[in-house]
Amino acid sequence: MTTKKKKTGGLAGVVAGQTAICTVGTEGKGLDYRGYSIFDLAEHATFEEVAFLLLYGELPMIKELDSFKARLRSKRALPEAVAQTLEKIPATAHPMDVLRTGCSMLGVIEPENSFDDQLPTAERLLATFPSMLAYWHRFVTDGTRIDFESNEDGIAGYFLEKLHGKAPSDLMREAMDCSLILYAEHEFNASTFTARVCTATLSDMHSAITGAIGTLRGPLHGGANEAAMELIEKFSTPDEAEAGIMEMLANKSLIMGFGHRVYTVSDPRNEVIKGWAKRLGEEVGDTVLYPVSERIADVMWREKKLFPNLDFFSASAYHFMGIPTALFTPIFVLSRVSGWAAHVIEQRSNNRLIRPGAEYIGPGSRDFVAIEDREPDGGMV
Ligand SMILES: CC(=O)SCCNC(=O)CCNC(=O)[C@H](O)C(C)(C)COP(=O)(O)OP(=O)(O)OC[C@H]1O[C@@H](n2cnc3c(N)ncnc32)[C@H](O)[C@@H]1OP(=O)(O)O
Ligand SMILES: O=C([O-])CC(=O)C(=O)O
Repeated sequence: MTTKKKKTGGLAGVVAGQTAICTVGTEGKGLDYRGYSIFDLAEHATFEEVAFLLLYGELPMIKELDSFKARLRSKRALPEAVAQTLEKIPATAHPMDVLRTGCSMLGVIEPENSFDDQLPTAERLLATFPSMLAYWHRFVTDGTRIDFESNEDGIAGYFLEKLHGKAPSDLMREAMDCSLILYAEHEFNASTFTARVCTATLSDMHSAITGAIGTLRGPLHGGANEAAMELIEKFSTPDEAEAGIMEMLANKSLIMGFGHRVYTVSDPRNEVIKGWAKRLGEEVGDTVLYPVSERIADVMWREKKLFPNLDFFSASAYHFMGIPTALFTPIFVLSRVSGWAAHVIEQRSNNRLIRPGAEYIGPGSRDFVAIEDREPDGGMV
């Protein structure tokens, strides 16, 4: 009998540090932010309450929340230099590159001069990312230079209003708010770990968040919500989807939006976003995408015991809100910046340079050969 070799690498199962911000995957499925269950937060809190919890450590009192939201509203406008930079980015760019560039430019114009500025800096990023994304998107799609005034007091409503040029429906505002809660924080995921590695060199907040955006962009991490949409849209019926997924599995293709490094049984965020996708689909009269998505999830469980992660049903939920697919991963940024910043602050509170060791597997010691005496090895020309 042959036993399957245990997979190694990718720091799987390695505890790389301590955190008081979030617990992921207890018993293969749970998720808490600072001790509060994701289900309670998704049902009873707003994204701003959750962002406050992550950044300041406790849920806000009414007065604290009011003043936090007022500060965020007052910080929405982009500096002229950032707006001008965004205007120079072509319509063909990926919007993740737009946010990466916008974040970096904001760090040039308004640097974090001292770690005493870390909370105002985090709030400024939280407030400006929706403005950056909507500003660039509207500028390159219809030439509009949006303003930053709005009666929407939350980030979810503000972003949807600026993106679509009109107030969202109550259902869409609520669904987006909940989605931002679900995406806000997830322990030592790849992008957060990037932010912590950068922070541990005593670098600045903008550098840490810029690096995190670049890490989130990849399809094995945040980019999976866009890849999932591209997959779902290929099928016009659940039966077609089943046949297509069976073929992909036979070809050993990855099905985006499924599987997880830490969860083994289910991603708890899935059942929440799936509920919103269903309600949004009903609101817009969908008869295809949601049933196709459900069938893909059934087939994946039946064939591989793989469950949808948060990215899978986020794709149809965002699509039903009229959001272009290329903006899906950037919306993850609008939310996750709260978790990233909380980790930057936590890392600084008890810092040591993060610099692991490596097992060397290259050639043994060799004598140096002068360039004119080297023999071609048949490799590179
Ligand atoms: C918000 C987020 O970032 S959630 C993650 C979003 N990413 C995705 O949805 C991309 C698709 N999923 C994946 O690629 C993986 O499940 C990851 C990257 C999330 C986790 O990766 P790892 O922990 O390294 O799992 P690993 O790749 O070892 O998977 C174990 C086995 O399940 C298979 N598998 C895992 N996910 C999938 C998938 N989505 N589709 C098909 N097979 C899969 C792997 O091919 C592997 O099979 P093997 O042992 O025969 O080689
Ligand atoms: O934890 C991870 O590896 C990825 C993830 O689900 C997230 O960042 O939300």
